[in-house]
Amino acid sequence: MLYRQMLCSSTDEVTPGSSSEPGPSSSTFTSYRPASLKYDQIICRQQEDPRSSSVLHTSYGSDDAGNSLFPGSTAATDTGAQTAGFTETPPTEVTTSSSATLSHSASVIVALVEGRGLARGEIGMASINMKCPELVLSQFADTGTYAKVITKLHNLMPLEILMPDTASVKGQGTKLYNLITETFPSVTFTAIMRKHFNEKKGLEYIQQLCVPEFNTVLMEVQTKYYCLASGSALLKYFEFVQNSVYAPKSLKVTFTGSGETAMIDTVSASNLELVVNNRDHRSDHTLFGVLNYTKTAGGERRLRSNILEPLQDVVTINSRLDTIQELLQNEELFFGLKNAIAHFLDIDELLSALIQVPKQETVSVVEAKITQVIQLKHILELVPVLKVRIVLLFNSILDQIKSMINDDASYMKGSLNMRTQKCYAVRPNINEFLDIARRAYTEVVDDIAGLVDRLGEKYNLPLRTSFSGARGFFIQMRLEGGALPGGTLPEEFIKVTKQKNNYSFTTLDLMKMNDHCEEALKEIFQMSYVVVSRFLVEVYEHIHCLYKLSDAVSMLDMLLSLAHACTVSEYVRPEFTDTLAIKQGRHPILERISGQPPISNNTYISEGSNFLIITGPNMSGKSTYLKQVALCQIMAQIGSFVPAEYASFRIADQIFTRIGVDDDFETSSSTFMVEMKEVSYIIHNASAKSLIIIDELGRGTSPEEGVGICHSVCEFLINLKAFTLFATHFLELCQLETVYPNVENQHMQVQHIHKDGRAESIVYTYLLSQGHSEERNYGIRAAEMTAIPTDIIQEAKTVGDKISQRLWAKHDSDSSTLRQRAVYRLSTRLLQTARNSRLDLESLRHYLKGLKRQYETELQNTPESIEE
Ligand SMILES: Nc1ncnc2c1ncn2[C@@H]1O[C@H](COP(=O)(O)OP(=O)(O)OP(=O)(O)O)[C@@H](O)[C@H]1O
Repeated sequence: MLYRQMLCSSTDEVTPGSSSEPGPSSSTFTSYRPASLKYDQIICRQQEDPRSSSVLHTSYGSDDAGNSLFPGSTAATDTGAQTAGFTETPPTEVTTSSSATLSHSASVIVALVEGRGLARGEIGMASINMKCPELVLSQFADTGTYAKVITKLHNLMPLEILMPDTASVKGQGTKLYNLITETFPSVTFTAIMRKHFNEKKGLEYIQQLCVPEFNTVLMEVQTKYYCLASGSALLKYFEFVQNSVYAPKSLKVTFTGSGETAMIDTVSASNLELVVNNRDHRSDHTLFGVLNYTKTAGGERRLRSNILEPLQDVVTINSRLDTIQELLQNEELFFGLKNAIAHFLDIDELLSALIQVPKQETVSVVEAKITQVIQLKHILELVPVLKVRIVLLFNSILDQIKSMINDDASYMKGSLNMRTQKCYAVRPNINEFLDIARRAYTEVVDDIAGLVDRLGEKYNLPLRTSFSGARGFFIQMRLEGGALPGGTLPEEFIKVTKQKNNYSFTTLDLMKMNDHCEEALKEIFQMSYVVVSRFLVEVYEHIHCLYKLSDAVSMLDMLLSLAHACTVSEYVRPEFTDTLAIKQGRHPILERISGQPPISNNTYISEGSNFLIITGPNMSGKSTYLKQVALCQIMAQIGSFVPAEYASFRIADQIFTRIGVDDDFETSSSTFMVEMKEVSYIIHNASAKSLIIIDELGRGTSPEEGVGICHSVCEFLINLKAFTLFATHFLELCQLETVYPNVENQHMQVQHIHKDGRAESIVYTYLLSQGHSEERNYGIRAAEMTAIPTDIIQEAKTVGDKISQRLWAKHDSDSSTLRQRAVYRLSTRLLQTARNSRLDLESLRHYLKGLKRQYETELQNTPESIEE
């Protein structure tokens, strides 16, 4: 477990425009900091170190005299800071250590807080993706297993998780803290002082940072204390690690309540291989891999998060489907947009950088800001190609950019190209000193070219000027013959490197000229930055347009990707009704793996027939079929077409899967314990609107107990009215069909090839048929095909038959089971009667008495009777 021992402390409080702020002195562009929010202490303690109670400081948190700014502690302890791996450096250095673990995908910081006392289980969560400027808040009630929190964290793939220090004291951490650190061992965990989880400050932050167009979020969150508290801690910490603050009114803030998306727990997402293939993590044999033809990072992120959290809102899903349909019907539009979208840079990442106001103006910060404005121009120039409706909104920003930035300044690959673009980005005649500095730079570059020409002539060598980000200008020479004329290079050529026939070197004069270039460039960038900064203040006023653009591009990219998937395979537009009906559905990932359509199957699940029991021998295709139904449901709920000839779905609020797993060594749970935990999770969380997939429950214990457990779980789910597909090898369960009208048996057909009266091989058809499998003893049949002696096989058959008969006889005479069934039948009939009849009260009472008599007769073996 990696704990970061870190301490960030206060700098002087700075209000906008204050000169003590280490920001651009040119006033209009000053760091923003809400007046009431002191940038004070955030303490992270090293949990594993008992000395952690003595708070450790870097000098960044100290005043000039070296005294700590932390209450109750003395000066910074160098030894402590060094022990923790921190030297006396400003927070930028801390960021670097954090970003060392920053992979392409992990760039989210999450803050979490849980209610205390009676509010335990109430979770507040706030997250920011460092590549996407959106503060996402959520608050929800979770169960004792914290499945929702864990699922949300899995979906976010956090780089770092922040929790209050009071919840994360080593050895006495809360259940949630222990669970999180166990579940995400490779994610950096940081404890933050509880007082920074402050809902009042959170609200102030949001009021001051939120883009006015997204202000409705304030109404949603103002009484949600826990999400506000985590928002407050997160923003404070984020400013600290980034060494920059968000510009006022520049941040998109959203609240995601429960109910907007369908919940898919982590185990189910893994079982279904939604975004990660279980055998090979790099493989694209996942649902994401099947659907991902996105061209932008934003589109890819959007597709991934949609797959993990599909929508529940039919109107939105249908409007996505309409767009896909239009794209499929209009080939020119499809290819035109696909081509246009490919040129977009990552708008989210750009926006994220744009709205952060650095607290220090280092050369790299200044350079980065100029690059960002050039990138913004590049993106905005592409907007008209997309024909997006919001195009007008961008004209004013683009006009402003164009009045400041040269028309031909554009985003280019190559360090020299981009350096030149940045150098000449700002139009001439805006700042005369800038123009002079640029002339000086141009002269030095010309002098460099002249120097290299002169050296070439002097030594009669084919020299040319080259540039690299690391070396600056240097000289290159390619000798075709390989041998140097005269055997060696002239002495004035220094820092020589050779690769095959290519020589690279420099001279003292050239190095001096490089230094002049750098000096001139620094000046140019500083002056350009002042102009760019003034412009950025204007951009913040229209920032909502950029959010809309980012939203539009990533959404369009995702829909183009989904449309693309339909051109690769035969997909159909799904409908949304109260029935799950799929005609000739196929497994989308299996189709991708095998490169040809797998055997297709029909599915029909409705309220009156909501529980399918699927039987069939091993390898007959049960699991594949179950997963196929869940995957099609998810595809439909993200607004994708599905692999079928016809498809109709009932919107699912949650999708659960329990599919046979092996022992979990990590948590030292046995197969049985793992499956019981998973089933218990389903039982506690599923609703009548859920889709549940259960495969081979009860295999981790004795057959007798296995059947018993399966039976009671089935009866619970049958009563729940969720749509359930239940695959099993326990044929005894098929009897449920005779008891419950809403249960249906189906099985995977197989054919047997016999030779000399002995079963020789089995042919899997992968076709689903009505009724239960007749394939009894197929384990024994499989054994028959091996070299196991016949008398052992015969004995196995006899014992198997006896056990099976005894099991069912016992189950059939069990009084509580009989009573349960009778109650179910009674309640179903009552429900139907209530729905259909127009009986008056007296007649209804009469009818009920009749029913009671009928069931009392039926239940003569049971001790209790049903009350009226
Ligand atoms: N519809 C299909 N079309 C083509 N091949 C299929 C189909 N369904 C399954 N298969 C193939 O059969 C193999 C076994 O399928 P699956 O694992 O679903 O069987 P199963 O009945 O669940 O087996 P077990 O009971 O042993 O778990 C799959 O790996 C796949 O290659």
